[in-house]
Amino acid sequence: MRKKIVAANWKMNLTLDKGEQLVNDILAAGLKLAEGHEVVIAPPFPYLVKIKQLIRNYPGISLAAQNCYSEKSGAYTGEVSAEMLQSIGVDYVILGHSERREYFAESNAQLAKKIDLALANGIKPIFCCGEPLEIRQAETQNDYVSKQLEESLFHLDAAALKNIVIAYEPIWAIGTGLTASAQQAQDMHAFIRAKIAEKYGREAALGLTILYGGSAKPSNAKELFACADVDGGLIGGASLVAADFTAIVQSF
Ligand SMILES: O=C[C@H](O)COP(=O)(O)O
Repeated sequence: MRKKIVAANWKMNLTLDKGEQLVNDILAAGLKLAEGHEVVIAPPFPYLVKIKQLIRNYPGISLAAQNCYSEKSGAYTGEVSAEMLQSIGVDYVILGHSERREYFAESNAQLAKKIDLALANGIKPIFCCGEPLEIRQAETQNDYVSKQLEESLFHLDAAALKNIVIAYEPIWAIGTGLTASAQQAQDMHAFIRAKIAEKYGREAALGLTILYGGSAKPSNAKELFACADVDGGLIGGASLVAADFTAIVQSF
């Protein structure tokens, strides 16, 4: 049975006190997580240590960073390494988010290096893929996502792949209020799983957690999560409001 995850990506939002309040409100809601279900919180770097302390007694809640650098260590002012994240107990790292690809020109090849460093430090990558609007309109989204998977993940062996989570995030649905329909999400998730099966075999594909991200909210989460190949969500805007995020978690 593969793991189901709802992850909160705060992006560059909230101050430390507001972030702490948000986490305390989520914890106070007394989330009831079924076996194999996990909540992941991805605050900005400066809050990781503090948020780790807040969630330490909640076994189903894990911590993610929103990025790490593609080199091991050295003179890279302002960057944060996978080893640093490992040293403070980070469990997951979001890699390849479309905002990083767009604003920081992250390439599939650079992401492959980040993935290797995260895995080498015992941190599970949440690897984001997804197409822009013009690709969706041209109906070439499967080719686009295939290339992202091939160039950033397919150098891994089957054992390493077990520690990867994939998040499908159609760029046209991120922060726009436009959600992919449940059918669009299911079609792409099934395509990704088939692509993984082709390369790594059916068992590996069936064990892979694939999240949906893009304007997921309490009103559409249930329908999205009910899709056979959708194993949870990577939530942006709605993760900043405790009531919305907990409602999404309860839609599992
Ligand atoms: O990482 C989260 C995604 O970018 C989705 O963001 P959103 O829920 O604000 O559309």
